[in-house]
Amino acid sequence: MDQPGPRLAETPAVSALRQAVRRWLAEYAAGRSVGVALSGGADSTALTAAAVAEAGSVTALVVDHGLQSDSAAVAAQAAATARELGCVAARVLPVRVGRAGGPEAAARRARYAALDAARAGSPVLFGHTLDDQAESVLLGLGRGSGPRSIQGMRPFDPPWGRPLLAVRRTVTRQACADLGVTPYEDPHNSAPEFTRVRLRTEALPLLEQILGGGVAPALARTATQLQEDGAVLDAAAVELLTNAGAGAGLSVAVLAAAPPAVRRRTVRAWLRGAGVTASTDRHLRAVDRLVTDWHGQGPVAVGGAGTGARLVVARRHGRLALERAVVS
Ligand SMILES: Nc1ncnc2c1ncn2[C@@H]1O[C@H](COP(=O)(O)OP(=O)(O)OP(=O)(O)O)[C@@H](O)[C@H]1O
Repeated sequence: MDQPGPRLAETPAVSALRQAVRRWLAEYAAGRSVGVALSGGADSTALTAAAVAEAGSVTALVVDHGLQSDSAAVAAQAAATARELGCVAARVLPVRVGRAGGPEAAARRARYAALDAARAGSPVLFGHTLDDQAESVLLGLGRGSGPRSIQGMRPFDPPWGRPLLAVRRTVTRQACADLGVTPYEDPHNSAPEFTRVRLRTEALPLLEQILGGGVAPALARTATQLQEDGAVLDAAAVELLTNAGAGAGLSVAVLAAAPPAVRRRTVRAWLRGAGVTASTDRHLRAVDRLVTDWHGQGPVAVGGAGTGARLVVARRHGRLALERAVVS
């Protein structure tokens, strides 16, 4: 069915959502079919309704993580709601969640892999809202996890789309009520053992109170500004990587002439290109000292390379070289 479902009431909340999705589609996916990652919660359910109204053809993709006894029933209900809302198809994707990196990271990995396998070339929309963005920024700031994490989520990180990053969570809940849909309330969303839940229910309200309101939009705005700044620095790093001659190791002289923010991004991009994805700020700063504070120091460890070996960056004849060092 290409037309909106019969229950799409035109209320202010529904209109706000439709407008957000319409803008996103016009910018990133005009005329394309889209998938919606549907958990059954308020955000992605409201998103599904708006997407059906605005996009030609919408497929709901519901991941069943199999972690709770009622997960299959929750997923089936979400898929049924998606069909009622007018999705051309609604698929439940059962996944097996591993353990590596902790339960949340493992579930996330399994979810994205399943969505990627099911999306059939289409972009997939997520229900992350302005409030989710604000929580991400606050978490990134508090953990000192660097500019990339404070930049929060981007509206389009192909193939993943987030049309609701400027929409408040209250609006998605209102839209569900307006549409007569009862979203699933995930008990994890109110469990205080999750850091995010405490940020949402304790830290942000306290900050709102102390700062006189407007904190979540301010955090989200900061993310957008940093994304714009970050894009410029990333582009400069791509250029520097080419100039420094990544293939045969990076030229120290070329790196040294660049500002530190660009230099560190360049080294990070170079390492990532070589498959080193776990380098931290501490690693990158130690590599940087091989460039700016050279006094013959030894190679710098930059991440694991399987059992019995580690990857290091060494300064050799005026170039940075990535080497495998055997651990004795
Ligand atoms: N099981 C799932 N299947 C498909 N998509 C999911 C699933 N869980 C989360 N998502 C997607 O990721 C987004 C963010 O998920 P998160 O767990 O942070 O929020 P949520 O409370 O589930 O949000 P929502 O209110 O949309 O359910 C959701 O809006 C949805 O698009």
